[in-house]
Amino acid sequence: MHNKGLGITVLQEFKWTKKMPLDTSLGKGSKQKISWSKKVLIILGFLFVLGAVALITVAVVQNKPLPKNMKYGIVLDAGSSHTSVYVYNWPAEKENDTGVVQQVEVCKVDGPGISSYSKDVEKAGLSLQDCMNTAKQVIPKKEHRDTPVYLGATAGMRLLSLDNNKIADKVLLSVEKSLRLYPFDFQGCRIITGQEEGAYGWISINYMLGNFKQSSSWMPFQQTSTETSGALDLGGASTQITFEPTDSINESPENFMLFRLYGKTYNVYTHSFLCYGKDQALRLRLANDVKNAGSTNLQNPCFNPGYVKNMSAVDLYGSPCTAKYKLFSSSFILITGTGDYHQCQQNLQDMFNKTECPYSRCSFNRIFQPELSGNFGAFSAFYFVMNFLNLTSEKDLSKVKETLKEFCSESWQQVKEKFPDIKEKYLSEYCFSGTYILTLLEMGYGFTSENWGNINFLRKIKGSDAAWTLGYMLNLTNMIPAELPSSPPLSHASYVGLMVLFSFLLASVVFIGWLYFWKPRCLQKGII
Ligand SMILES: Nc1ccn([C@@H]2O[C@H](COP(=O)(O)OP(=O)(O)O)[C@@H](O)[C@H]2O)c(=O)n1
Ligand SMILES: [Ca+2]
Repeated sequence: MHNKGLGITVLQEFKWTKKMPLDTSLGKGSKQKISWSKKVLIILGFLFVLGAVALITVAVVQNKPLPKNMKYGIVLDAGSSHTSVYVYNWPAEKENDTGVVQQVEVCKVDGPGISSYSKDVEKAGLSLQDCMNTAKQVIPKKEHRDTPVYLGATAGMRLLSLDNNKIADKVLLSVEKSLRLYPFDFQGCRIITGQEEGAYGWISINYMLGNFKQSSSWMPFQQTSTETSGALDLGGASTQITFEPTDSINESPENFMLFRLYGKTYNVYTHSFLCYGKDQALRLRLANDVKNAGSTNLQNPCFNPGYVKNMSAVDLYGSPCTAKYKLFSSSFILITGTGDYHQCQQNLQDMFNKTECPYSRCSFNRIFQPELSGNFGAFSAFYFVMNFLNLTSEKDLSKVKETLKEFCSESWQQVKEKFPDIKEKYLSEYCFSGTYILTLLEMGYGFTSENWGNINFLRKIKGSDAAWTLGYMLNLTNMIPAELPSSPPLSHASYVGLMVLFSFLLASVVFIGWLYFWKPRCLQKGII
């Protein structure tokens, strides 16, 4: 035996012993044929492995992630209490996909909101500089010129422009002047409407949650779309409710916005209540209390027992929300807390006029609201207050009320000792703010213990703050296409992967077929 191939040698020996006596015709020529077939087999096997390796290499090289070309955008949220600068980025080649824009930086501007600089407008612009310098550091230099900057001012500026339009314009000019000093692509400063604020908040959270994704994978006609989530935003001067109602009753056209996003039409209800943000609501309540009591000395159930505060009349009556209540010439209002949750809630209920409604259904103050439907994301002050009270994941409304009742009844001294690191201004108002949130959601919008669990108090979604700013930028940069971009049903990686798999299958079928029909001599019965 010259053949050292183990298996074949043994089988040949077996055949030989069976076919005794020795057939001399299986001589030299036959042995050559066997070794020739073996060679072909080895060559074919080698080519097969080579082909497979080549296919895999092509697939891996072709799908190697390319160095990302990132684009950047800046949005300034000029709120009533403070301004935040948001820096977003996204891969340039994917800008029309959903869920690709990410927040890379948020910088909280020192000092109050820009509307508070009405007496010294130049300072409004100056206040933004530290955060704009931070943005300059975060964004690569080569991208500066292509980075759009938008400033949207909300309810604080809406109130200032109601009070004094000229001063509001001066404040906007001051911030514009300041933003133009930076190497970015300045796109404008403006006061956004309450309707825009609600709608952009809704777009932001649904974009971040991936709810606009039309999930299509194998078959393009099998597209299913996810339900959208409503948006609840509580600011200092206004509050917004926005959701996609199930019924299409559209009694109040000014409360509806029609969007066509990624190939689907959304008819969204939205309303912004000016003066119902938590800071203005407190002023509204106190101004009413002073009027009803006929005194500037107030016993207030919405502050912890033992809390005493002197509030200036300028502060109380200085906004268009309360200006009409100014009756007294006194320059201070004295507030003494009594810490009674039930009384506080009763007191706050008066702020929601439910008696008149010119439509089939209303939230409050004669404003149309369709039946609540689906889940809601509640952010901004809704989150801050509920998070402080440890109530963001409490799905039982009665437990929420119990916690609040307990917190309100704690003495101011106790509360201060328990939370020494929290600013007194915030801490003293948590009893009021928590009770206000509950009353607004229950009495105002009509949430009940049944659908309380549908509210998700959230601050961030996938690393980005829940705020109207992202939706504003997506809209102004035309990053949300009206129609779903036509794309092949498979991603490139899946396509190459499947091609490799099927090539293997085909090659295996051919190989097995070859083995079966043109059995190489070495594998023929009697040899193998
Ligand atoms: N850590 C924080 C930050 C803000 N806030 C409150 O959140 C609200 C934010 O309102 P905003 O400045 O966006 O005002 P709008 O212009 O949106 O009405 C204010 O009432 C702040 O006092 C809070 O309670 N805790
Ligand atoms: Ca806000």
